[in-house]
Amino acid sequence: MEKYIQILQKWNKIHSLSGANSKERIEKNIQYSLYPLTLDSLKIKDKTCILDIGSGNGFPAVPLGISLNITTILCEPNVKKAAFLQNLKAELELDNFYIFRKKVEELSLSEIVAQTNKEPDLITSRATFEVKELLNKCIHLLNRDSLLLLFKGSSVQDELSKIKLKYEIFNNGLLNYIAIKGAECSGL
Ligand SMILES: C[S@@+](CC[C@H](N)C(=O)[O-])C[C@H]1O[C@@H](n2cnc3c(N)ncnc32)[C@H](O)[C@@H]1O
Repeated sequence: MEKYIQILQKWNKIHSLSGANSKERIEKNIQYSLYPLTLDSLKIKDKTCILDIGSGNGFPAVPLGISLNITTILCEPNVKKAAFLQNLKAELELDNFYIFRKKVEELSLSEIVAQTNKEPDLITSRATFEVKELLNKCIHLLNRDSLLLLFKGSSVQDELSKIKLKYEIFNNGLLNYIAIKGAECSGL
């Protein structure tokens, strides 16, 4: 993880990748990314393949993928950010990481399986779309056994009132983690 912090700081300096540039802020983002591992009911440690939507500078999937050491798919359409993620994969020799430089709505399950031999059973996303919009964009990538885990700020209630699905919400200070089972989404 130390090497990830160094590479992120280097790229932030040269390419202004994200606002989180100080070591303290990056470490906080790593903590927030790994917090769901403490939520036993989600059984994150049993997952075998993460798909992260809008990975940007790597949160939350890079810390999660490194910690869990499972197949980790990063979906990021921005050229500069995807290049950063490719560079990270090469420098840290993250052979279990796959980067798809495209929008999630253009990513298909068949191309994921063709490249990774896996179907994602954990789909994460942080600081991307409103819950309803995200669900619409990634519904084709969910299956009955997958879990959608969204990393949200404090004002998520408004977004949640727009969806008619069962969800669980886990609070951690100013952050909220929203868990939606794939089986709940079949009627969408
Ligand atoms: C605010 S950044 C969040 C980055 C990272 N998840 C984080 O929390 O630091 C949002 C990211 O979503 C990406 N993005 C925008 N539209 C997208 C789409 N249709 N599919 C996948 N990613 C998208 C952007 O390129 C950007 O990197």
